Amino acid sequence: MVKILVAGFKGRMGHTTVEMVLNHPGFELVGVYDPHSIEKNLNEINEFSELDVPAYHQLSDIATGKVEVWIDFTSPKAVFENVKFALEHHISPVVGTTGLKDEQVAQLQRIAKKNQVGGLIAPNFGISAVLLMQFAKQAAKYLPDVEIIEMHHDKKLDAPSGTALNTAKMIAEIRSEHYQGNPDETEVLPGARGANFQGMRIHSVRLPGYVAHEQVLFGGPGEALTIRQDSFDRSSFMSGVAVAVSKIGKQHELLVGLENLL
Ligand SMILES: NC(=O)c1ccc[n+]([C@@H]2O[C@H](COP(=O)([O-])OP(=O)(O)OC[C@H]3O[C@@H](n4cnc5c(N)ncnc54)[C@H](O)[C@@H]3O)[C@@H](O)[C@H]2O)c1
Ligand SMILES: O=C(O)C1=N[C@H](C(=O)O)CCC1
Repeated sequence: MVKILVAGFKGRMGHTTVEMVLNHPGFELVGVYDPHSIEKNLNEINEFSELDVPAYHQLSDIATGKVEVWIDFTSPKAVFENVKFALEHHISPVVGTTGLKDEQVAQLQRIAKKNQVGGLIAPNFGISAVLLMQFAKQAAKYLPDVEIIEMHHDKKLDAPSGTALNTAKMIAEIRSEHYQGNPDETEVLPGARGANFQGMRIHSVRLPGYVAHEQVLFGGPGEALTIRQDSFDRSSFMSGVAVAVSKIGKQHELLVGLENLL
């Protein structure tokens, strides 16, 4: 049984992940963590009243010897310290939380290497999103003028989404940086052209009713291509999380992108 701690256990993703872990025959939930929670045990929450799982509020209280995998669905402000703690205590992080800066990822990869601990940072655990990013990178070889529109629920903290940023980074690996649009254009309203990543524009929509969606738009002479993925429910991420948890024990570095484990 893989012994798992879920950080962010009361959040939208954390709660879904707790349910997945509890229902997975190969996983054991050995702890949950959230410094903002008041529960001392998960059984203080009605739907989990039959369980006996410690709920930690401080990193120093966590019985790290009992934890093999740290699943993190917290916040952009919290994730770096959480993952650093996990790696330094030889716990393999499976990180869904977005908003880490490139230098933070590089620093965590150095810590992972020093401690010989495997882990994964995945901006999106949904297979439709993983495929979208792969297809977009391929398409950009032939249609290098790209704009990304990501649409999420209106409670999301970071913009653009980690998935959109990762899509742009993957495209940038094969697309030479160049400006898109009229070089003399002006934004009558600041921000009208969206965020700029090496000349690619990224637009973030935040609306109730949405969960997680992304369109990648390509334009070329006389034609266009749109690739779209939709996550209608947070269950869409769970098979990817389960695959990562099952495979991470064999890794000895901090990987970025679920495709590395598929
Ligand atoms: N990779 C993916 O497939 C994927 C999918 C969905 C969401 N996400 C990302 O997951 C993150 C969480 O999303 P959400 O919608 O569940 O957010 P949420 O706000 O519903 O949940 C976050 C939870 O983390 C808790 N928290 C805050 N600081 C903490 C800390 N230091 N340690 C432990 N817990 C802490 C909060 O109290 C909250 O309950 C976001 O960064 C989001 O972008 C990733
Ligand atoms: O709900 C969110 O927040 C999501 N965040 C990730 C991102 O920022 O790309 C993945 C999709 C859902």
